[in-house]
Order: sequence, then C-alpha cells, then structure tokens
Amino acid sequence: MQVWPVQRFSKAGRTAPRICGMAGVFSYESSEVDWCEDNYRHSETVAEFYNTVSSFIFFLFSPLMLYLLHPYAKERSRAVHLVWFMMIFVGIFSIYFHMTLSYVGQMLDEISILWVLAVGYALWFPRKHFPSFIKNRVEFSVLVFLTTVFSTLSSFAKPTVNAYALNCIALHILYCLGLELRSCTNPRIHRLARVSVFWWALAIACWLSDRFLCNFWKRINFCYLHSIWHVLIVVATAHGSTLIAYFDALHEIPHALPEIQYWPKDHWSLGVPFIAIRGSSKTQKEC
Ligand SMILES: CCCCCCCC/C=C\CCCCCCCC(=O)N[C@@H](CO)[C@H](O)/C=C/CCCCCCCCCCCCC
Ligand SMILES: [Ca+2]
Ligand SMILES: [Zn+2]
Repeated sequence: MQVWPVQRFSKAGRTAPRICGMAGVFSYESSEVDWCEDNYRHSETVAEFYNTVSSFIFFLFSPLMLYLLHPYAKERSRAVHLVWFMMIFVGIFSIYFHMTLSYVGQMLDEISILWVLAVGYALWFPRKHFPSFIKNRVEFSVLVFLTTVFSTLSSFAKPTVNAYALNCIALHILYCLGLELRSCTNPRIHRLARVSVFWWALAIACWLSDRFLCNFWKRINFCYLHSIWHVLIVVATAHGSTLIAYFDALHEIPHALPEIQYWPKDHWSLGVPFIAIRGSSKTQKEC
C-alpha cells in the first residue's frame, strides 16, 4: 500500500511533539498521542484515514437518538437533548483530531467528551446519591459545573492522562448503574444493562489493545482497532445513556410510565433502545 510522501510529518523515532509557538498547537502531529493506524497511508492531508472516517458514526447516531428520545425529553426536560446534541461536536472534534493529530485536536476531542459526561451527570445522576450538603439538582449541577471547569483546566497539565481519566469516569457510571439495577426486577431492563456493558467492554478492549498491543496489530497488518472503538463506544453510549435516562424517568416522571423499546424493531438484538412514554396517569413504579 502506498504511503504518501509527507513522511516529513512522520513521528518515527520522535519522543516528544514539536510545539513551537501558538501556531504549533494546530500543526499536524503536535499531539503527544498517535494511534496505531499508519499516518498518511491513504491521504496526504488526513493523518489517520480510518480513524477519521469512523468518527462520522457520531453524525448517524446523534440525530437518531435526538429523534428517539424526543417523547421522553418533552415529558422530562428539553435539556436532555443536550447530551446527543453535544455528541455531534465530539464527532466534529474527533474528525479534526484524527485528521491532524494536532494538540488542539486532542484537547478539543477530550474536553468535549468531558463536557458531555458533565451534562449527563447534571441531568441524570440520581438525587438519592447526591452528597449530603446538596439540596437539589440545581445545586448539584453547579457542583458538576465547577468540577468540570477545574478538570478542563487541569487537563492541560498532563494531556496524556486525560483519556485514562475519562475512562475512569466510565467505571463510575457502571458502578452507579449497578446500584440502580440492584433494586430493579424488570428482566427487559437487566437485558439492556447486559447489552450496554457488553458493547462498552468490547469498546474498551479495542481502545486498550490499540494503545498497548500496537506492535502485534502492525505485524498482522490490522491497525483499525481505534476505528472499531469509535463505532462500539457510540453504540455503548446509545444503550448506556438510554438505560440511565430510563432510571431517571422512573424516579422523576413515574406518571409517564416510561418503557424501554427498540427502533426500528422492538427486539434487543436488532435495534437501538429508546424510552417510550406510555401514559400520564399516576401508577406504581415497575422497578
Ligand atoms: C449518571 C451519569 C450519566 C452519564 C451519561 C453518559 C453520557 C455519555 C458520555 C460520553 C460519550 C462518550 C463519547 C466517546 C467519544 C470517543 C472519541 C474518542 O475516540 N476519543 C479518543 C481519541 O480519539 C480518546 O482517546 C478517548 C477517550 C476516552 C473516552 C471515554 C468515554 C467514556 C464513555 C462512557 C460511556 C458510558 C457507557 C456506559 C455503558 C454501560
Ligand atoms: Ca497513527
Ligand atoms: Zn478517536
């Protein structure tokens, strides 16, 4: 396969990125992070072709999830649309990052993920687990906002650890889900939880493998694991965020009788989950 002659950009043998002045932070390969896929193999201007192209998956799922979650958003708050709206920006920044491997691209990619997570926490973190000094969701949102501003500033201190820190937040989300599931007996919900964790585990396995086993993947000429991660983490987020939003709906708008359904076919193995709103009369919660 042809490698484009822009090898002057190649990182081979280089230990630290060259950032010279303000313009340097935008330059190709100014990020300390470089994924396993060979740079400039398919294009002169796109550093990691498959990692860039696979980031377009955000543009497929974001509008679909905005559409599917609209009935729930109408009942709960239009603010829940922020999560998938902001995912469009995660997609844009992911494309920019993999296209240039620039320092600015990396920071935009990671900071946008951090803010999506922050919005998710502010909207959906269960009230019963709020710290004792917090009285309501507005106060909790202020706390999340301040923590996120602090984390955003800290992310410039050691950019190479940002992605690991973000993955640790995913572990906290899994822990919170576990707590909710303990008091839930609905088998449909437990199945959605298993499917969500399955996609997330597959995604993180690809991310770690691309990071740490690159030599092996290069030897067998298969350097696409980070591209696969993009697809899997979006699928995991579609499942996981719907599950979290379902628990939120059960607690916050139980009268709406929320129910998990799948699009386009109402079967867990074939579709994308969403929250269907069955009514507005006050009834017992299911779990
Ligand atoms: C009560 C808490 C509610 C939280 C709601 C969760 C909302 C979803 C939030 C985040 C979406 C993740 C988007 C991933 C974008 C990937 C872009 C990317 O590939 N970036 C890499 C560089 O190109 C970078 O190295 C990756 C960094 C790690 C990102 C970690 C993301 C954590 C995802 C959490 C997903 C939860 C799924 C839960 C499943 C049970
Ligand atoms: Ca690369
Ligand atoms: Zn990526």
